[in-house]
Amino acid sequence: MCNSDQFVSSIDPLHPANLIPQLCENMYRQGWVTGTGGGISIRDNNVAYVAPSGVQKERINPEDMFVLTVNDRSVVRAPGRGLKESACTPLFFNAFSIRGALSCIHTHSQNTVMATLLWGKEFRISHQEMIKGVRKGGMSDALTYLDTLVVPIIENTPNEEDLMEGMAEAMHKYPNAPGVLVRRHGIYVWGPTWEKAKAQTECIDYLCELGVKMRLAGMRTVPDDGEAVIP
Ligand SMILES: CSCCC(=O)C(=O)COP(=O)(O)O
Ligand SMILES: [Zn+2]
Repeated sequence: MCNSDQFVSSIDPLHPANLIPQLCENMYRQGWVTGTGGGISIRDNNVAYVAPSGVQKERINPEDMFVLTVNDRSVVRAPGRGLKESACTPLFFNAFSIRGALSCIHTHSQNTVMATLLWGKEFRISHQEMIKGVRKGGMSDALTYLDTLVVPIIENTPNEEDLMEGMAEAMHKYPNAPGVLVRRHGIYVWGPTWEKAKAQTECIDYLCELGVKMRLAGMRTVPDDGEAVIP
């Protein structure tokens, strides 16, 4: 075993190299990472784990993982075989550097894509219990039932990595947003742990699905000023 393979050889099921394949398989079953796109990155101190680009994310193994330094994204461990690290890597690193997140998830869920087709610059929803599963900025206090969830929507680019700047800009403009939607593409959501990133992605996906259904039924997801909320 070469030295750098120690990064991906652990019997601990919670080690990032073991967790990422398992979480990607779960996300595939949800329709979030089909057709090879999307995935999750987990940071472990000064390194981060990411999957290869363009591979079937439901079939990856610990030895397929890339390990990169957090400060300059240099590769300290690669699987070889001509693979490249996920094109989502610079976007995952936005979450690490701008928010101090330890995990970031990218999905191509149709619920999020539909939300970007029905809303303009931001997706907004209030008066829903699942809002309580989301944290301010994805990282600190949980939102309350009385808060409005606001997720910015940025325009897609032909190459995934070129989303980096737009995503960073949106994160600075919306410091309370727990994620960034990408029009006709999907969403990035992060958290202080992989568990919280996963749970928040599930809550936001649920809220996007519900919001889309409400809008298609002619209902508002946020009441106008002065309008009573249906109890
Ligand atoms: C059909 S996937 C298109 C590229 C994309 O959106 C993406 O998320 C790429 O992720 P990868 O990890 O395969 O580089
Ligand atoms: Zn993508």
